[in-house]
Amino acid sequence: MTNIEIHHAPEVLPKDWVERAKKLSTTLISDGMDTPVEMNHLIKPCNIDSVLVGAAVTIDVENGDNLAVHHAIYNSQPGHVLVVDANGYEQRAIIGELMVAAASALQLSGFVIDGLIRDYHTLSKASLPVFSRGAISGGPTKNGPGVLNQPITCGGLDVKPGDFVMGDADGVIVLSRDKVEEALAKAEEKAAYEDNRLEQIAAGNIRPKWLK
Ligand SMILES: O=C([O-])CC(=O)C(=O)O
Ligand SMILES: [Mg+2]
Repeated sequence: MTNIEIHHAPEVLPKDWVERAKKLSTTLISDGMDTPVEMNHLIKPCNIDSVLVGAAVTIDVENGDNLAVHHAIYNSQPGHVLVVDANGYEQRAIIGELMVAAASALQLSGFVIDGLIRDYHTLSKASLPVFSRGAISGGPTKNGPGVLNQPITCGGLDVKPGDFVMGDADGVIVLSRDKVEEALAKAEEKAAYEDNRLEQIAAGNIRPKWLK
């Protein structure tokens, strides 16, 4: 018997959302939102080129313990992002190279850890997106307890199983699914505006119109 409480994994995101989001950025989506959608700014990608989009599998762990994260890897599927409320604990890493290799082999979408990772040199070049508060050599315990797929707090945001998660060089944002369609449409409009501004700047029309 395990002491990890396991609830059903959420549905993955519609392909259309993932494809559209990958052409945008966290900043463009953030610009269209009325309430904060950004996790704490210290949660950043190990590999600055990472772009992560997927549905949250939520994981609650004890300080420095990753037994629930091991369970989550084998209870998830392609399109899932493993989002770990690790309490910002700073004395042990929650995941390392081996877990990231396993998640990659299973084609999961990535990790967001409100805590630390290890094997930073490898993860800084890995193709699987990994977001965390930083790295430490000290490894996790594997004792539990823990909970999969119940609401958590991560990086200062409430995160529900199945929420839309996006991460890039500017950090991680989280949206509930009922907000995604409008958020993507607004971000697409903002992207068109910004493309136009860049063309104008390159053509020598440098000052924005709204600056009197
Ligand atoms: O073994 C663990 O649980 C964490 C770790 O070091 C790895 O994933 O390489
Ligand atoms: Mg290791």
